[in-house]
Amino acid sequence: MPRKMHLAFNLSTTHMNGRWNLPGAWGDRTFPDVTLYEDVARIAERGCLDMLFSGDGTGVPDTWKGSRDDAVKWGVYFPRVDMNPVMVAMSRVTQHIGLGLTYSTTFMHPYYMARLMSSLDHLTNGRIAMNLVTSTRRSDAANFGFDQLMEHNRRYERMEEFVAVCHELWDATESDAMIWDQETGQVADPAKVHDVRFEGRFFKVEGPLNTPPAPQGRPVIVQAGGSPRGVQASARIADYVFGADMPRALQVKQRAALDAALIECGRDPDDVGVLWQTPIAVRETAREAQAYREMLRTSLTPEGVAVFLSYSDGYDFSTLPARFKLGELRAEIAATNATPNGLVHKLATKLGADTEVTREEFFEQGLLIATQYDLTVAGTPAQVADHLEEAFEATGSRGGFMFGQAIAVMADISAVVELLVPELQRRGRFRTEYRGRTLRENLSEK
Ligand SMILES: Cc1cc2nc3c(=O)[nH]c(=O)nc-3n(C[C@H](O)[C@H](O)[C@H](O)COP(=O)(O)O)c2cc1C
Repeated sequence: MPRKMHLAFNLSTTHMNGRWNLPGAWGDRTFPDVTLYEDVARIAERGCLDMLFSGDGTGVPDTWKGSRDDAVKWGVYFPRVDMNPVMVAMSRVTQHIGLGLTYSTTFMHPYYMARLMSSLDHLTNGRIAMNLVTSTRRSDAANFGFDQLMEHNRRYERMEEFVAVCHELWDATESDAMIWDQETGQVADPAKVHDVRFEGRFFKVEGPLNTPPAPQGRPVIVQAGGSPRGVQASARIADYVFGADMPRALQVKQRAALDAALIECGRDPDDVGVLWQTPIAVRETAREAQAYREMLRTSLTPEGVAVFLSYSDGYDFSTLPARFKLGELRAEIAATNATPNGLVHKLATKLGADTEVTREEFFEQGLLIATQYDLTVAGTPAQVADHLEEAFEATGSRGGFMFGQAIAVMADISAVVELLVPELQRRGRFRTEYRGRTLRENLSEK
């Protein structure tokens, strides 16, 4: 029997970055109409997908020209809502599918987050995952009172301590502590609710949590760091990992680095799957799929592309000289503490660090990266399934894929469930029913 894949669907930018008004996207509805999310959840569960996921960031992009106007005008990473109530709404119309939320360990407090996740785990009957991010953007930091981004590695140290606090809080109440005895009126057993007195470098927290023990015990923790320090943090704290959409050779390299880091932590690499972000355009014919993918080329205005690129890398690209070397620009960006793995890094990897480009060439290439045109896998169900099987095997057959960013959300979720999932099921690569009770159980099914 071939190893089965796990599949997630990314809802982060369905209404932003030029995608909301493509045919098959939001139609007559506008963000944040909860009925669209409910419809997506029902369809996704019909396809037995593991998880619906949403990323997050709180800042309005203002790196391009030092202004937020083009971001607001063209809807680039704007507007957003906190997706936690939306996840609850999706959980009310489904029974099995997992729901992944994103929060920043650089800005949030672990007591609040541990309590929120425990509460959501109850409301969803054990289906919640939290994607922890360190936040790479200045405007997010400014929302929380920071003049500049905390240093990159220090953010990951804080993340690791943040998770240690959450673990202590989640574990402090034993799973059978609640009694709810109708006769005596006793609610819980005090002997099973333990002290927490955490004192670390970043946090001082006295517990315990006042929530009842959550169905999953500890909600599933996901992490998506792509730098060497980010991968190390994944090995230390993540149950599951999100991997970036990047050329396969880089994914193979990241999987090897993660495996080595997991072994160093005394963990079994087989226990930690990676869901590789994979943008797809799947249609019944290859010609239709290609035409669908072509929509990406004109989905964002030039200003929208510039906002996207500047925000993502934390660098105002309106200040670029007429010609420059990609490697030099990459070094300048890394020095700002955003991430050493941003879009210019991707471009330098693709075209060579010593390559000199003009401003115009930079924005042309940037469009292909910003819209994900470059890495979007377009084809028939069989062609896309071939691609996924090859990628799955090359990266060690543990985990699977997260489809996204969606091009047009309703059209994409339907295509995944109606065209791609049946093809993967025929090949014995994907489940035909949910077996586990919780998201953690469904994700760990080998
Ligand atoms: C699939 C995926 C989803 C991500 N979602 C978010 C997100 O919602 N918010 C965010 O600030 N960063 C997000 N990131 C960025 C990562 O958390 C991380 O910062 C990035 O990969 C750079 O790696 P580094 O932090 O190790 O330098 C995501 C990355 C990937 C691959």
